[in-house]
Amino acid sequence: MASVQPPPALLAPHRPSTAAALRFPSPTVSPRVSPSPAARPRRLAVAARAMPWPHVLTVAGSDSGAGAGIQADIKACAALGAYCSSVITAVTAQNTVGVQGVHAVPEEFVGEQLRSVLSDMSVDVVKTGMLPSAGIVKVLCESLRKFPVKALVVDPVMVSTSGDTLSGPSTLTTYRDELFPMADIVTPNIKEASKLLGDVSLLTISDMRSAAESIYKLGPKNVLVKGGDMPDSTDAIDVFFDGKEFIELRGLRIKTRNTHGTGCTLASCIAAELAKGATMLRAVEAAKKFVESALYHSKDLVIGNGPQGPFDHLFSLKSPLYKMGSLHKFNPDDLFLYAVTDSGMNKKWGRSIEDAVKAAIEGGATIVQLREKDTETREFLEAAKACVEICRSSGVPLLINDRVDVALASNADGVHVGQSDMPAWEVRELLGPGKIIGVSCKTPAQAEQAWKDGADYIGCGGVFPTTTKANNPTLGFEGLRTVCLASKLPVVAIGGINAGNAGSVMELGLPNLKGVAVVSALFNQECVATETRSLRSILMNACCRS
Ligand SMILES: Cc1ncc(COP(=O)(O)OP(=O)(O)O)c(N)n1
Ligand SMILES: Cc1nc(C(=O)O)sc1CCOP(=O)(O)O
Ligand SMILES: [Mg+2]
Repeated sequence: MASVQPPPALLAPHRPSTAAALRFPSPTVSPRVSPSPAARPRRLAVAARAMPWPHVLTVAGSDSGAGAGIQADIKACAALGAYCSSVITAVTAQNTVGVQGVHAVPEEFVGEQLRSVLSDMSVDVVKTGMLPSAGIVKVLCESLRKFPVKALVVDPVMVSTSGDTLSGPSTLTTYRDELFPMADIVTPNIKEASKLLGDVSLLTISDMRSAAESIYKLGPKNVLVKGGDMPDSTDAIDVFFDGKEFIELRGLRIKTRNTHGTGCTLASCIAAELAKGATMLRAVEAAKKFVESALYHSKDLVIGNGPQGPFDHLFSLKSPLYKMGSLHKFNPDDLFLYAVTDSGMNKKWGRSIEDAVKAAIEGGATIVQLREKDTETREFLEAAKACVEICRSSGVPLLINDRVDVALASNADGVHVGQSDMPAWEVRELLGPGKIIGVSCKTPAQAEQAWKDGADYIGCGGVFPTTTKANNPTLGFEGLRTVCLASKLPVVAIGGINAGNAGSVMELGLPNLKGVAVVSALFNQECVATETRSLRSILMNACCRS
């Protein structure tokens, strides 16, 4: 029987994730390249407690159209809160049609740029883009040995998204022999992976896994093969390989022409997240989510007349739908103990919605949903705004039941809808990819549709009879099992669940059954916090047993 473990986060105290495994010794005081006395700047007094500013150095080409290259790198890092210095390896004349010309920068001058930055600034992560010659690759490797950094992200840019070749065969050899063994992650797209492996054909996810494994053997610590341009792929699937396990990262495929620079941007976001202290997998996941959000927000913007437009890295500065604080990264483990409020029960026990939510969080609820079927919109919205603050300060996602308008206006983390509410794909259009969407499902077909519509999880029930939701069919364990086994999404069970039976639900050991959602077992009780604490303990024990 598959064992369902309580989410690790619930077992161990939260510790900020450490930086990626150090590839190079932590930055030492590098030998200073002494400028001429006249040019030597007066040493500025450094603040007693300098504020850390994560720093990425991009070593890449300039894209005159500003959709890719160092321009994309700098924008991406800025959007994620990292500083980005730049060493230019080539100047390209390009636009939304393609690449019209390339001038490589002499390798000696690339070396001089590298020395200027690395000898003066404390760079956390180096990210490489277009390296147009073997000589430039060698100069870079030499600089990295002389000025060690925490991590090296290599985006093996050989073919631009417009299909133009950006570096030749001799460079490939030097990439493979000298740069890859120094890399913490290499991020080829399908075309680049194919070129690196001698023009092998890569058509399926299985091909991508094999390619990732083969590229791993060339020396990098991690490989991410990006499947965005996989022929007729239904959604954007990338394959991550760390030498031990393969992880398929599935994302929304945004229908847009504005994809120029997605590769550079993904790698720069990984670099920025590593510079901020994320582990490699978390950095990759965050980077993928950022690119997805940027593409989604930019899909109707128009720059240029060609087939490959740029996208807006700084979308969060101008769209209320994308307030950075609301780009909650959905973690299925959050479904472990799902508190769903009920205004009637709160009124019966003389407590406000806010008090109910505070008590549930105090008792250990891992996600909260405001299900207020009888509350006037104005009152519901005010309560939602207050609860968003309460939940955000505790790191607990807050969803709104049914009411997409209230979710938008309160900047909640998402919405839960049923089969007769707004379809999930419409909700996704309104909320964007950074929000959490749950769908009530009672059949495998409904679960499949929820996945196709871009939902993040499904609620499945009623597992047991309930009076909280009128005329609700009871599925029982078999009905729950049938939907779980069919669902491609994480599942939370709901309906008549309480301290007496919650353990038996989790002991079914269904791999994607991530938790239980409860209403009356928490909110039709005198002390919400006590009931929540007790239920959480029962769930933890059940997960450990199963
Ligand atoms: C997690 C979870 N699952 C199911 C529901 C039910 O939502 P509700 O709006 O009460 O009913 P439907 O619209 O799904 O029929 C829920 N709120 N939360
Ligand atoms: C809100 C809801 N949705 C259900 C579904 O089957 O989709 S059952 C239900 C009510 C759950 O309340 P209690 O925990 O008090 O039984
Ligand atoms: Mg509903």
